[in-house]
Amino acid sequence: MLTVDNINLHYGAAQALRGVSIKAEMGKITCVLGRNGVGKSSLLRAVTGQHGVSSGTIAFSGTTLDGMAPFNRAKLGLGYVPQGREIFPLLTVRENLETGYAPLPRKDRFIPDEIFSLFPVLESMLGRRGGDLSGGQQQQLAIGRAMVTRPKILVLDEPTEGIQPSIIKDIGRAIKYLRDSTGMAILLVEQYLDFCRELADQVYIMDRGEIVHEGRAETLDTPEARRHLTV
Ligand SMILES: Nc1ncnc2c1ncn2[C@@H]1O[C@H](COP(=O)(O)OP(=O)(O)OP(=O)(O)O)[C@@H](O)[C@H]1O
Repeated sequence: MLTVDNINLHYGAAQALRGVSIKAEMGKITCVLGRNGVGKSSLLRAVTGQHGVSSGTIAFSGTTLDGMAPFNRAKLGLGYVPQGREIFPLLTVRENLETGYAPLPRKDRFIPDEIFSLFPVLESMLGRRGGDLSGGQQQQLAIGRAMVTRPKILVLDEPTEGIQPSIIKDIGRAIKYLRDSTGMAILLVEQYLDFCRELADQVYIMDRGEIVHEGRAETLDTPEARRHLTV
């Protein structure tokens, strides 16, 4: 389980996270919802180690991650699908997937077949450059690349952003499959309410750097929850 306990995060003098605490349990999909700029990506930057926290602690399966470099978090089993995908445009699809080998021991350096069962389009495009893929295909590639690292927890930053509805459905199915087949913990941040309601076991809503609501997915339909999500 991933536990984020009372973290604060600053960019210079500006505070982006205020006393944020969340839990992402194994075998569950945990969604953090919120409008633009409320601090969702900052939360994931803290979890993945891309930005330090000013105070508070983050732990995964009992190991504290404080001060641990992103590379070592990946070795521990933290897979990350960043906002905007960040695939390598000049590398082929295969080479992009192979970048996921970095934290793995030599014996595990292969591309698991299940990536191609989930996203057949990747197999048919193995030799194509990442930059030539559509936005939706790039999102599938970014999830595939994270799966290559054999994560115990998968962290996704707005996986539906700029993606057409049919591919959003595929991505939702893939996320559920990963939860059910591997029992991994999945933590995703989103603005898209329906996607979260459909997928999430547990939801949190963020507003202005704070967690303002927590509960099961059904609680998203309460007026109180809606108030924090409408612009
Ligand atoms: N590198 C940075 N330097 C200074 N301020 C930043 C930086 N990154 C983010 N911020 C600010 O921190 C706050 C939270 O940003 P963050 O990107 O975490 O929000 P978000 O909820 O992920 O938004 P979006 O949905 O637009 O990605 C915003 O006010 C943003 O302007």
